[in-house]
Amino acid sequence: MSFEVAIDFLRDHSLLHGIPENELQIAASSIETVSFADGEPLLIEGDTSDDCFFIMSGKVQVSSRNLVGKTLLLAELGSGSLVGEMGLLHNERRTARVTAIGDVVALRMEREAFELLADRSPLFYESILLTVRIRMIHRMLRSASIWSAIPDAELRGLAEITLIRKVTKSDLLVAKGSLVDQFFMITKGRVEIHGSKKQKSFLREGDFFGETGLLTDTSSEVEIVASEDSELLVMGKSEFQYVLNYYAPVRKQFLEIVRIRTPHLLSKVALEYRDEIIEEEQKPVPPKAKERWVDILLWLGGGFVVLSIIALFLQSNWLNIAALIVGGIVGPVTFVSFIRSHQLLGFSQARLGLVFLLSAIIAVPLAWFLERIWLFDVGVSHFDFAHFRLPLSVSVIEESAKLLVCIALVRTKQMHFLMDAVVFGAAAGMGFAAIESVIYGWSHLEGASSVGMFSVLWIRALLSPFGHGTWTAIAAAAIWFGTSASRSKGLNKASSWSKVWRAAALLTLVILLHAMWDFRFTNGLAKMGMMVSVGIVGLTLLYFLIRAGRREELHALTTLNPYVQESLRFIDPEEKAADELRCDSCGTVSPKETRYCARCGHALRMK
Ligand SMILES: Nc1ncnc2c1ncn2[C@@H]1O[C@@H]2COP(=O)(O)O[C@H]2[C@H]1O
Repeated sequence: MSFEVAIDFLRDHSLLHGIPENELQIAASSIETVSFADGEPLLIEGDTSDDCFFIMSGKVQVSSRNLVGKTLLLAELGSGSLVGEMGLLHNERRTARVTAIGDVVALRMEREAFELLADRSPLFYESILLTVRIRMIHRMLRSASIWSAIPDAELRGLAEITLIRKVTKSDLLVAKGSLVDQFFMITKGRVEIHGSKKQKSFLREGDFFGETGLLTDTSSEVEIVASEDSELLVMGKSEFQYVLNYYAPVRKQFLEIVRIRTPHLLSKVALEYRDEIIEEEQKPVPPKAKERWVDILLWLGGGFVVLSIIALFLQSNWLNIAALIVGGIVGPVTFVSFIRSHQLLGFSQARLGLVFLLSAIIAVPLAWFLERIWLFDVGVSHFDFAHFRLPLSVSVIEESAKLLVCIALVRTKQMHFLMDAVVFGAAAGMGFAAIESVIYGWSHLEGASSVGMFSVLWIRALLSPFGHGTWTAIAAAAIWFGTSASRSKGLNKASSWSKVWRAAALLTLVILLHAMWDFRFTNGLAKMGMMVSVGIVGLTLLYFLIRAGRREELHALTTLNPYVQESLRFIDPEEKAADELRCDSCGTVSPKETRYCARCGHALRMK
């Protein structure tokens, strides 16, 4: 393309009106015409900025990656548009990737020529300043994605009325007891929240605050201070309310945030938003469970088989003990991992392992001690389980011991979802079952019968899903219903009473199941029939609890992270969405592409 065509293009460009001809000539002399084929990048996000491009013909896609690494469409721009100006103006790296859609011809302008034009034309400079500001805020609003349900044109409108506020370390942003009438989103830096009881938590890029006051008209219960130099986007109360009134998905997102962060204020949410609080009967399809438990079963089960064979063959005591330990945990660990694989918002495996282990070393001795002092006279070696009173008392003691450990380790506040209770309950129950198996197996070893030990271990491994893990998972779910009833009391009395009933019924059922399992029938067939029935009832109940628990997690997850269809033509080749995302604030592991943690409401980020 000739120099004349380039200068004609610049002369006709609306941004450059009024620039003297000789200066346009100087700028045009350093301009080159460049062509790009479909899919070729003009600019790459994160690169250093030395030039900008005027699009002469064709279209470009502007995209960026959000906090969790996913490509977002920011804009599609056509001929006449200028790209690359943000990096030049702010002397920063490229904020987005710009890719050619079809064949594109553009004028490439170096930094010096751009600065010359900006210097000579106040119109050019002012309009670039304005565009850059709106593009920058628009990009921040898009990548924080709490606004992802708002159509792009509206979001650009919002970007125009959103303010950027820079704050310095130690600045007081919200005073305790004050009425907050703005909504804040953090784009850089970190702020600190001081709650009651000296609790402290942090908010970082992508996090927001101020919504509680705006939604509930209550004064702030916390103090918020900048803990480093930070940058915030600030939106006024009326703009925030406008967005909530017009966009139901955004309204639901913020109600979910109130439910997570300040459940005691849910009943104070302004009346116009109330209808959304009533829990809808929605049935989203849960994603498929991860199959990690199969690997665990294969490794531990395989290890147990191999160890059993070698131990029997070599008659080695040490190998017997190793086989005893592996045989004791194979069923329980696989079971817990199976239940955990159905959880969408899990805590770390280490936490679960701790509950398992401590239940084994605390709940078993505790139950044993209580059984000795309350039920059996010291020295009596034969316990008559044929009277229902005894298995019933054993059941009450053992279930209480397991639940106590579970509750002591996992505060009920952390049992946010029904699935938390089910998983932690299963771990506490299975820690108990594992140590019981080891003790039973050991008693056979002491009697010098390794075959007896292996039989006990095999039978207990096969029966393990029917027993302790299932019972304690159900009992922990009962505790969860009981505590969540008190949380929802202010909102819906009927539902809170139904939860109390559910809790009582589940606890009674668990105690009966456990007692019937232990009951000694004189008839072998009757015993077997009872064990099968107890197993079937327990597992069926557990199945329904898991189903309800997954649905609840999925509801929270999808409400806070509404699905958005990105109509991207090109995915950033550097996109690398993590398989799972761990929340910096509460440690919850969320499925990939989740943007906000459904347990604490904090923004998730790629590591
Ligand atoms: N939100 C946005 N809307 C339109 N264009 C944008 C947006 N954000 C960034 N860009 C453009 O993409 C370019 C990437 O490189 P720069 O940051 O230099 O300049 C950027 C802008 O020209």
